[in-house]
Amino acid sequence: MKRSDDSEREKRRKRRRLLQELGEQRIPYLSPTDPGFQDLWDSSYAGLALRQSGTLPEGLHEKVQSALLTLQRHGCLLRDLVRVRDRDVFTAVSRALVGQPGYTYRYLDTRLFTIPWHCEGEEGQKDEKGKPCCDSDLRDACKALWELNQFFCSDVKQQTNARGVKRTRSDTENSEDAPGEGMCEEESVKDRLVEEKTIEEEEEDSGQGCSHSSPPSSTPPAAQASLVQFNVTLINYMNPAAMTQLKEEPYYGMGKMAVGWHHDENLVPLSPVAVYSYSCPAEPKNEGVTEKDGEGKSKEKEREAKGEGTSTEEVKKEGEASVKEDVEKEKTCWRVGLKVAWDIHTPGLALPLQSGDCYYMTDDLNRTHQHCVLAGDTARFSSTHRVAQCCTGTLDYIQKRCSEALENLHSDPEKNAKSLISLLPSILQRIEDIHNEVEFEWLRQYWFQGRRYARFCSWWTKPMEQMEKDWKEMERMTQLLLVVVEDEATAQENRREMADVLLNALTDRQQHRQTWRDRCQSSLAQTLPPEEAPVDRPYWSNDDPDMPLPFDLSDIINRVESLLWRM
Ligand SMILES: O=C(O)CCC(=O)C(=O)O
Ligand SMILES: [Fe+2]
Repeated sequence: MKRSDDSEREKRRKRRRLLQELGEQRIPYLSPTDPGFQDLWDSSYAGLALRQSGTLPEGLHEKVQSALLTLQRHGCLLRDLVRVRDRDVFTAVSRALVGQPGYTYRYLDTRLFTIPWHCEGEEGQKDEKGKPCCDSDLRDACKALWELNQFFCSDVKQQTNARGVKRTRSDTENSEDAPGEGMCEEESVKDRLVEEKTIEEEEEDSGQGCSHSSPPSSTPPAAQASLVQFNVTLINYMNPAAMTQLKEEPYYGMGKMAVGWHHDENLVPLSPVAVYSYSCPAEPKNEGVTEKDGEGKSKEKEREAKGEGTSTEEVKKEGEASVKEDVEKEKTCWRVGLKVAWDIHTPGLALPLQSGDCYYMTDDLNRTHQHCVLAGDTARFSSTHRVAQCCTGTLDYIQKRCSEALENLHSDPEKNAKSLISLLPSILQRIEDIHNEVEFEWLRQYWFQGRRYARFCSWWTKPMEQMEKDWKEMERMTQLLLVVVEDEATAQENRREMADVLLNALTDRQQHRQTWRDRCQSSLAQTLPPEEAPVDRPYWSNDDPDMPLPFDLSDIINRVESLLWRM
């Protein structure tokens, strides 16, 4: 779960050194009004593609924008209390995950659970009383996002195919020419690094170990593209007027960041990301968590809104001063910023996004580059469609794991007794791993996010109840293992091996329980309203007769430890 402290310290040190070296200087970055912008895009940001608002299918904007406002109105968009470098932080943006029923998306030690989208013609899940999991306008909203998703699935494929052809051509050109301006030189890659770790910073390898699901690297881009199946969208929302403090972009001077520099994590390697950007002119009602009200900013906004009438052409004629003005005006617009990772020579790129514009990050752009979101003046939503690495992230997966563990439990209804079927250390190990996985990757993740899910959608309620029951059976299994380990009659050699397995599992469990307790009790967690506040669940008092083992495992850990010493 945690990154190694050493590599953390090392990264922090490098970052400090680099910022020191940069001093007051800034690395250049280009916007559309700068000469060389298109060349830089083609040479160093080729995996980025823009689809302008006007080229989307009829009617899609209206559906999607109203869907985003619906999510907002229902209070689905919330700031996540994530972990960055062992610290708790709220994301500046409010978020919700919409996607395939039963899917989750894990980022910054936080597992988000989907509000399910239901496909065309599909009714959606109902509970035993025949009640659907969400109310009808939320369901319609999710369906609209699914339609957008369908559009992206086919459109990103075409984009990548088209570029695949173009790139083959320019690769040949490049092999004959010296690398153009802005191309990254080998040396800079080795010697320099700019790895800003902000709220969003993520490990490229999220430790989920799902490499088998990545397409083989020899697969040509076009063939990979035909497999694109976005399975979730992470919705973002932020109203800059309601935020007291947004960080300045530190390397290029790009302006205020809504989302800091990061790679998207937990994606199938080389899979694309498609983003729909919606800047809303009027403030939507029913804001989520805000830091302060935005009254003071409205005058400024009015002024800038008027300025938007000037066309780029006119500005150019007015010479230098106006170019400056133009740059300032660009900053009133929401932008996505991109930079090459580990490189301070290639200029950065800032791409302004008009409301309704979409952009795609394809090929290995997400791996080789980092991106950030630069706040404009208005409130803004984005819907970010991804191919989440889901081999260990679906309800189906974890339910199968639970069944696998419980297969080792034998119940004798006549004697009302339970026992473990196999005592093979490798099997016991697997079961204790599953026990920890279901407790820390699912139950505690779910409850940490408070009662937020159940408030607007009941899809996860029943499965989480069942999972908790299964987990409780696993508590029973650990207790049965403890009995065997402490039984003098158990053969010595097996006992030692079993005690080892048990001790490792319990030590991990104890440590993770403490981490979750700390996260639940952090001062930031205390600021949340009751319905959003983290719940430390499962939690029980150590003498709860209903529970096979105490919550606090320290006594048992001591017992097993001293038993191992005596062996
Ligand atoms: O809002 C955007 O344009 C992108 C947001 C983003 O980078 C993310 O959610 O990972
Ligand atoms: Fe991102």
